[in-house]
Amino acid sequence: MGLVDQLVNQPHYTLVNQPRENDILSHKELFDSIPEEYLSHKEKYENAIRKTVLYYRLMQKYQNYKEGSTILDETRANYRNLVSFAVFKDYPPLMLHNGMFIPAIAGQGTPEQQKHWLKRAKNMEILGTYAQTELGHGTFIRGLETTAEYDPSTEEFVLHSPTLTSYKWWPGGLGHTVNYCVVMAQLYIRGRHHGMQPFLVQLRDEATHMPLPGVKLGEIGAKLGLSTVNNGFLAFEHHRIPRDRMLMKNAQVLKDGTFVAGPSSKLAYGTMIYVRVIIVNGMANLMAKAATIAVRYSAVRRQSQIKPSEPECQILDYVTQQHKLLICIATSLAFSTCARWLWDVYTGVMGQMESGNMDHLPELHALACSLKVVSTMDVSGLVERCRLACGGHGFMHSSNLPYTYGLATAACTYEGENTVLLLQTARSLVKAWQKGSKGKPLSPTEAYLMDKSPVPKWENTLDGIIAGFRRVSAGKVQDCVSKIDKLVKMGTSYEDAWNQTSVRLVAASEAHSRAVILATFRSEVSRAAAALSPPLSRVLHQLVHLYCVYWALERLGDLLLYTSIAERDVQELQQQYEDLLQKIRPNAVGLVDAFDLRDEILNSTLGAYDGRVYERLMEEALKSPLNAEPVNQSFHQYLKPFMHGKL
Ligand SMILES: CCCCC/C=C\C/C=C\C/C=C\CC/C=C/C(=O)SCCNC(=O)CCNC(=O)[C@H](O)C(C)(C)COP(=O)(O)OP(=O)(O)OC[C@H]1O[C@@H](n2cnc3c(N)ncnc32)[C@H](O)[C@@H]1OP(=O)(O)O
Ligand SMILES: Cc1cc2nc3c(=O)[nH]c(=O)nc-3n(C[C@H](O)[C@H](O)[C@H](O)COP(=O)(O)OP(=O)(O)OC[C@H]3O[C@@H](n4cnc5c(N)ncnc54)[C@H](O)[C@@H]3O)c2cc1C
Repeated sequence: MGLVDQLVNQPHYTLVNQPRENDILSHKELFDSIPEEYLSHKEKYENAIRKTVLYYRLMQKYQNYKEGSTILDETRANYRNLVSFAVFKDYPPLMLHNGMFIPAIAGQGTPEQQKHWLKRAKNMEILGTYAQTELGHGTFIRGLETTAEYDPSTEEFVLHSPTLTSYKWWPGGLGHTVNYCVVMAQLYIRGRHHGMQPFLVQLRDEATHMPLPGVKLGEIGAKLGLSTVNNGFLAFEHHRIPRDRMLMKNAQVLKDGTFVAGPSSKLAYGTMIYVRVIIVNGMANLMAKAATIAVRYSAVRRQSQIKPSEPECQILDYVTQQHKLLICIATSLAFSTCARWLWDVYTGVMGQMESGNMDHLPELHALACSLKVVSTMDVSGLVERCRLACGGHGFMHSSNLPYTYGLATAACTYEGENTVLLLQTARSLVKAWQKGSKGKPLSPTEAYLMDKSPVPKWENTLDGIIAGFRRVSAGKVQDCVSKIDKLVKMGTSYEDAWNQTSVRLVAASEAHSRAVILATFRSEVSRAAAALSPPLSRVLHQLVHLYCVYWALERLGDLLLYTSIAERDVQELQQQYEDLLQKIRPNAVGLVDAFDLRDEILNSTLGAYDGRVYERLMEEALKSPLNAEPVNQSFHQYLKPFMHGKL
């Protein structure tokens, strides 16, 4: 639940950490007796499976899904996301089961296929993942090598991995956990290629869990984070599956091998749009978690003096610390607000597509790409900032900031590597510019590109800043189009001209994203604030103001290039920013309390509600197996003989 929703729904802050009866988090067996950092790679996985089974059984009990509730609603269930933070510092091995396997069946399966497979998947009778990326390709989907050759004589598809680089590589849970998966493979019928299609493939025997004949499976090894997700590899050796295992909502293969194309080949990519939309909300949750930990710690930690005559102050009283952290609160709110807005756009477009209207899919794709990129890029950077703002204790795993960083930074790569997705949005912006230049109407989020009015006098207001970001984006897009046109006129191919302009295209795409985020954040908070008490409305507007001024100062170069902002405006903006830090400081702890993240979910020695930081750090330190004995055996085995010159 976003901060705005909490504030709207709870006129006063809930007493955080209030035990809620019948709550999954009251089951202590969900939690680790010793910190998982002290387990082996294999033990971590096995312990994660133990917790996964318990977690899902309890989740089913407490989150009994109303029959007919959509898969998408369930997967978005915020509570599950948040509680999973409590149980799994890193993501669970079944994250992809709910996150992609079920949505892929829901989005790509026929009604009959959904009826059969979703029931089994939702009841956890089968466990699945989504296998698209290969050892040799992740971004360039058209270059994926896994093949599915249709055999009309047996009405089967023959799945095959022709090369080492064609091995599926990365899918979560694939190594040892799941027994099914949705495999994206290049479809061939009688030697003719019919593009990338989704296939529901059984990988392991349901009774013995042994890999089926023709299926090679394993895990890909230790990673920066997500150590319990069991990312794996998969190869097929001419593995046969029945015809009805191709998910045929969009395209079909008839018994005789006739291929019936769907309304668009890109519908097969639909699961990726869905996950990108969900990731924005996931980033808001991660940001809320890190901000809560760092702000609370900054209220407890006293270090140095502002005045020599006074006692050591809370580090949150240093304006530099406020500069580091208050933007994190605003960022979580900005992305949870945009996530809700993007979800409404997504469900709207999905509804239109159900009735055959594909008109708004390109805009949705561009929005999903750009918001996934900016939310993951900003949050991974700000989570790292939260860690650094906590000094040495932020470097401890027990602070839970390093894990949180691992979760955030992974999302910069998965579900579409960030640079590649910004280029996708740039593709949409350039097309919109070319379309608008011919007088054709543009989509609502891109219409500002055609604002040909003279650059107005700069105003240090929210309207002025948002208008400024739109000017920057439109100006950058226009510059990209001009550069590409100029290169093409000089005889460069369009593709080479695009590549030579790609650094600017990425910057234009980010500028567009920021313009969309600022405008959406401001309008959504203004709408929600109407239902709030004046004090709450004031603090929310202060956060929106802080967010807009912060990014104006961060992107001054662009504003100086494309708007009429002058030096005195910049001085005034800087002063506005510092005034806002001072205004928000008294509410900083109250604001992170309003995220209402319980201690079990924060999983942090630094962020616990009671503020007993030092006692918790010591409690966690004593759990280290090394502290079980005063002298470790290595002294006698190695150090002592070494120090006596005998080794
Ligand atoms: C804490 C945060 C997490 C919270 C999570 C909570 C819940 C979620 C649960 C699970 C998720 C969590 C973890 C996920 C684990 C990771 C999974 C994965 O990574 S799955 C694999 C993801 N892989 C990718 O995203 C690949 C990226 N590459 C691409 O998308 C395409 O290859 C690319 C880059 C678009 C290029 O493809 P190409 O065929 O070359 O396309 P073109 O550029 O030529 O464009 C062709 C036209 O198609 C349009 N297009 C492209 N993609 C899409 C799409 N997805 N939908 C609709 N349309 C699309 C494109 O706009 C072009 O249109 P025009 O020709 O311009 O009209
Ligand atoms: C933690 C994690 C979990 C994952 N889970 C899954 C999963 O469950 N299922 C699944 O199928 N996949 C999964 N993936 C794989 C993920 O989708 C890919 O890693 C991602 O799509 C990027 O592809 P790649 O790794 O091949 O990188 P590449 O595409 O090779 O990118 C490498 C570099 O090349 C650049 N580059 C590539 N193409 C272009 C271009 N056209 N223009 C400009 N620059 C370009 C990129 O910007 C990047 O800098 C996961 C990845 C991670 C890290």
